[in-house]
Amino acid sequence: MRQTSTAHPRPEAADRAEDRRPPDGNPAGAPIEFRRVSHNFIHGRRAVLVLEEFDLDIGASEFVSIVGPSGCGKTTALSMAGGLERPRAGTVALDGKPVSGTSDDVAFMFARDALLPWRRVRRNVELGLEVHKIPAAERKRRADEWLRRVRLEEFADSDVLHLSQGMRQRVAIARTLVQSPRVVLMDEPFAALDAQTRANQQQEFIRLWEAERPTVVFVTHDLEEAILLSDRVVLMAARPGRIVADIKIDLPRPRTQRMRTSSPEFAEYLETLSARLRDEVTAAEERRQADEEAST
Ligand SMILES: Nc1ncnc2c1ncn2[C@@H]1O[C@H](COP(=O)(O)OP(=O)(O)OP(=O)(O)O)[C@@H](O)[C@H]1O
Repeated sequence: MRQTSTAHPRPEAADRAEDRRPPDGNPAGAPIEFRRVSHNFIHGRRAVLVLEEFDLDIGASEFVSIVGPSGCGKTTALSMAGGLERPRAGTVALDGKPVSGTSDDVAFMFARDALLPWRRVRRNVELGLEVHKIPAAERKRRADEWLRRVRLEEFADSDVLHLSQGMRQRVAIARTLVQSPRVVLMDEPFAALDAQTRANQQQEFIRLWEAERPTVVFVTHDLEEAILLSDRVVLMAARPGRIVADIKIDLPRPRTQRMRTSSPEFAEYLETLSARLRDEVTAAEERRQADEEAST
């Protein structure tokens, strides 16, 4: 496997975990390891290799974004970390133990907020706690605390259909983090939002993550979003999916939207990643055309 790093050496996972212990006794994030993971899907009579020799170490409480051309296997890798998909070869481990199914330690967040329209705001936030059989009074207490943190306490008894898209996404963030997950797996969580709402949600999420510090794996097509949020951005190549660049983002925290325009380092990261991604998208398109020609 080809794995390129920047000039900044990547600290060992243990060092990163040391730096990032949560401030108020919350459960620390769990490390995730992908070891020589290969995976294919059957398309008609053909097995299509999606991941090959995919290796990735994510430290406890680290925030890692995965970017890459469409169809390179980002969601597949994320699903494996969450126990929704099993690799055909290799292992995925969470906190040193092989992932064999979904876990209470892991929460997901997707582009669609998936709020339940027949439940009020608070009852949506309580959903995961109900699944884990947390008693009603405790559920309400925790849901109200998280609604306060996402600044929606006044809307606890509102109908979710009356909320703006940004408010709905904040409810989804509260519903995810109220479970105190050790790992949050996010698949383009802000992709459905307009630019301003998206910027607000990114800011909101950075603020909450910096206080809570679960391990986050974040799939996105938006390089600026990846740089702004992450400790590291890994770039995948397509067909078969593998990591071709692993870039440590050395911007100070707390991060702010202003860094997009005011930080020369931000601009440098963006230029490096954009150029690499452009190359990978072109290569993926060329491979797709070659495959098409070969099959006709
Ligand atoms: N359940 C499935 N059955 C068959 N093929 C699948 C399945 N899930 C994904 N694939 C295929 O595997 C490849 C990788 O898909 P995946 O969704 O992981 O890529 P991605 O990088 O997340 O894509 P995008 O950026 O477009 O969301 C694609 O070619 C997709 O069509």
